[in-house]
Amino acid sequence: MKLVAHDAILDLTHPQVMGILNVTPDSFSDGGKYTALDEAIRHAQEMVNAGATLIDIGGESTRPGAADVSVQEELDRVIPVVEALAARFDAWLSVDTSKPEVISAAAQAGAHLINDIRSLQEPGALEAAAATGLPICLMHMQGQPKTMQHNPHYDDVVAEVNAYFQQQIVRCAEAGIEKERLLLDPGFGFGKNLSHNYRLLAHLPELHHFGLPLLVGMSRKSMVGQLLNVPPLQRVHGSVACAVIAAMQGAHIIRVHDVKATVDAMRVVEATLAEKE
Ligand SMILES: Cn1cnc2c(O)nc(N)nc21
Repeated sequence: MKLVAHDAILDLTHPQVMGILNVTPDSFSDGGKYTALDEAIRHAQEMVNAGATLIDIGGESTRPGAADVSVQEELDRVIPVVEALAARFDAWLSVDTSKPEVISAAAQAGAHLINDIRSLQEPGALEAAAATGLPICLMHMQGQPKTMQHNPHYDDVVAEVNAYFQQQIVRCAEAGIEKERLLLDPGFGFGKNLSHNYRLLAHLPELHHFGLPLLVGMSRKSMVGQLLNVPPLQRVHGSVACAVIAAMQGAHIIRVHDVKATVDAMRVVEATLAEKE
């Protein structure tokens, strides 16, 4: 399995680590440290050196209760970083956005992957993403960031996430986005309680039937924090455990803050999976 964007190919026959680059003043665990362009470049360099093969650039914090960001503000935060990183690194650049203007500008600036937590539901986003020709990550979310954690409920969270992906794949096909461009992400922490999150993690293999790459993001999230009762910066060990469990079950891209720890763990996963053949 692989992804193609521009003239780049991302090999997904072994788990890839996506480093998180928040260029927002209020991201939940490292907000405000990397708003300056030179800081963003330095952090990206650090994550690439540690083995990240994708960098996820986000200009709008998506943590529960996050403030809204204007189109212009998000463009001003994100596009200069995409341009700067595209000029410096071979790593795949993913842009975490829901806005059609940012989707289009990011593709023009050299982004390889559109990462939309709202699965192209904003007006114009589907058409903008279709026009880029880029791979697109569709993520499941119940509700909206402001309210999604108030009281999430499912009859069967795995079945409902599966049904959601089926619907979104059809919707994308009708917009001219062929299935081969899609990645799927169960959206840990996006309208899920602790049990929902671990049920999705435990049943991750039930999402492989689409034949599409799976992207997962559990790094420093409350599904770790609620078990360990520690603040985000002390959730590395739990986050790496989540990454290992996901990768051992076939997840292709792991979205993390702590790249070096996760890359080391993925090498152990790869050595183990190689002996399963
Ligand atoms: C932006 N963002 C925050 N958490 C995420 C997750 O779990 N998956 C994806 N695709 N993006 C995320």
